[in-house]
Amino acid sequence: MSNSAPFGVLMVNLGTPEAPTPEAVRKYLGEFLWDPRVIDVSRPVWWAILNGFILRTRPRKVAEAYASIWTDEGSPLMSYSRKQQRALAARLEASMGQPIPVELAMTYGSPSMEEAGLKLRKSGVGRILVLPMYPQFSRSTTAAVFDRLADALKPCPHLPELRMIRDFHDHPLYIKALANTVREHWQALGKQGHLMLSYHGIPKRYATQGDPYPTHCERTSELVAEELGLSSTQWSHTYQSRFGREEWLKPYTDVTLKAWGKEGREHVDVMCPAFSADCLETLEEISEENREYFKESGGGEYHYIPALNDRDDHIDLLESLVNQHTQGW
Ligand SMILES: C=CC1=C(C)c2cc3[nH]c(cc4nc(cc5[nH]c(cc1n2)c(C)c5CCC(=O)O)C(CCC(=O)O)=C4C)c(C)c3C=C
Ligand SMILES: [Fe+2]
Ligand SMILES: [Fe+2]
Repeated sequence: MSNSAPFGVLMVNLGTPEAPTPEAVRKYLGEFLWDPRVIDVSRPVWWAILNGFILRTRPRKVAEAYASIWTDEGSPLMSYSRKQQRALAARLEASMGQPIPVELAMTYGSPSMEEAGLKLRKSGVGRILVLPMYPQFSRSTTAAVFDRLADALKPCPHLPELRMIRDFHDHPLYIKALANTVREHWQALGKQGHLMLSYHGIPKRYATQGDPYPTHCERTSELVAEELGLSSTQWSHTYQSRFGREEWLKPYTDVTLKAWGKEGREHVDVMCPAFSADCLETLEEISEENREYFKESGGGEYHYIPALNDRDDHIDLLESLVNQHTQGW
């Protein structure tokens, strides 16, 4: 008889550079942008563009952006992910009456799926619940987790029993945590701005080919607005973080904020529901870069509302997802 836990949890997020330097960013982007789930251009063509152009120019600029958000604890994405991992493990231990291993892996970089998987194997669990930290499904994120995990398992002579959470874009506790965050922001401010819900974009073509991401994002927005009792004029839905020249999901966040600035809008509050942890794309792109676009074009007050990070109500959601998806284990 083994006394190991009934299952382990593999929490996965995207990955982030080891340091805010051009070298570390080059290594990170090289791995991330080579994944065909993220960029599907034919390999020889993409190899030439990536190595001949992108990895020669982008890392310097992006390293500066990382340097502006780097903390004593390192990259915010990594430090928040570690906090989420510890908080979820503590919650599960309290509710299950025994330690449940929760390991963190990153799709790109470190800790790798292999490292996290090895730790779970050492803890003796034969069942693993995979928890990609992406509320909305996309081939470029969730499906990439699946691929990388399958790759990591290729050398294994035997497999653990596996379940994977595909998405939780409409989970009541997710919607509640987002709405609580907005309400707290408005209470602290003593007033309410126009709520912009800005999601990481994807190429429009991916959605046309069947990626449900925009449908999931739209549903999340509608549910948050409903939970907050907002009328259609009090909130907007946009997409940020474009990469490359092809058309991405619209409306674009930056274009929208510039137009709103020109119109002289007085107050906008931006939240990014697709990011379960604050990272470069929220702390630099939204809280710094886009704030300037809005202000410089004539806009008034601008606030960035933080991601769910390690809020208690976010951990409530993660605990509930684990309970729901480990039924019968
Ligand atoms: C074709 C390129 C990209 C797609 C598609 C894409 C989808 C996508 N990404 C996230 C979450 C994150 N992306 C982050 C950074 C980031 N994303 C891309 C490109 C694509 N993302 C790049 C090139 C970068 C790096 C920064 C840059 O060079 O501009 C991050 C932040 C990581 C960090 O270290 O803080 C996250 C998180 C989602 C959710 C998504 C599709 C749904
Ligand atoms: Fe991205
Ligand atoms: Fe960005």
